[in-house]
Amino acid sequence: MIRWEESPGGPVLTLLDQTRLPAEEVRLVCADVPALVRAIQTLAVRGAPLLGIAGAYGVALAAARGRDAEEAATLLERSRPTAVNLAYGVRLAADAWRASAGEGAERAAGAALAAARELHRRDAEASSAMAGHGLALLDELLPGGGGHRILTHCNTGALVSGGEGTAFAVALAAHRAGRLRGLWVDETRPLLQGARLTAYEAARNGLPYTLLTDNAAGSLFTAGEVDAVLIGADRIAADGSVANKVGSYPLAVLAKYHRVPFVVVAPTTTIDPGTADGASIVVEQRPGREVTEPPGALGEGLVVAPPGTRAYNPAFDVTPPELVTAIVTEEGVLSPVTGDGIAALCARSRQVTIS
Ligand SMILES: CSC[C@H]1O[C@H](OP(=O)(O)O)[C@H](O)[C@@H]1O
Repeated sequence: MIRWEESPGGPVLTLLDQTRLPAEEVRLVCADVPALVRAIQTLAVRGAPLLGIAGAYGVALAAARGRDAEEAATLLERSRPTAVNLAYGVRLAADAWRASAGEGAERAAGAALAAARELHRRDAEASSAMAGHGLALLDELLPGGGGHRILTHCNTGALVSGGEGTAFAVALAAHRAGRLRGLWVDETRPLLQGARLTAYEAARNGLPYTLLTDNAAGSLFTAGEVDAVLIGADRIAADGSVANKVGSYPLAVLAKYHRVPFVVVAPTTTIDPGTADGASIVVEQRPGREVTEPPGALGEGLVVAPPGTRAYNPAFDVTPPELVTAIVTEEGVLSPVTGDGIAALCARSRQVTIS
């Protein structure tokens, strides 16, 4: 979903503009870091792992164009606060640039680009590994035949990844193995990542999916129609608390009450040893306009509230570890998500202390 391209005027980043989906497939061209920051802030490029990859390429772009890589790193890291992957990717490329700065500007820029490309490649590998671990976990948790009925929230497919995604990649693996009975897709208000993006990816991959409003999920649990919840993550704290798209926490409570597995699928770059617990996670507050004027078919807002209406619009919420059945990473499955297990995973995580 993001490409480094050489052009006559110098290198550029091109990326699929996710704000235009599903109506239009439009590629944005970012020739400088301010353009990439705008793309991140408007969610033209979004999703924790892809934000890390984009952040790393952003530092490389600044360096390749002779701009201040340190300033670029600061601007990119500040563009969205919750997904730790963004800071991780930016730091990775900036560290590579600094380590080679003494060898000249061109070699330093090349080192930053190499770091970004390596992160891109690693994320694709992680996506494939998580798909395998996640499907094996579902088969273990849900031994009955007939396939799995998975409910997912927001969007966690190839649009957020160097590969096929995180939670969505597990559903895709189940489908390919003939073990996906159905995918329930939460529309995910207010920006409708589920309706606009997960439905788009499910349709393109031929998955049996059904869209639902977020507030309809409870009745599905009551009807016994959900075998497992699969979601992504934007930051996993050292105590196992999980920050993810707003609406994830209510699903975790529903899953607990109805004894349905609630599974988080995230690469280890989403784990942040430097954030002690859920209360320490900075939850991005977004403009109320996104609630009062949700995106229409072509991105323009549909006014759904009286002018001047104030709206509460946290982009994420935090699920405590005791409501999480398991965390699936590229290294394997962690359950329970408390105690020594999360501590050991944090210690092994490639994540440098960001916070
Ligand atoms: C697996 S990363 C996808 C993750 O990112 C989404 O947030 P946003 O659309 O605001 O970038 C959401 O939390 C997804 O779970």
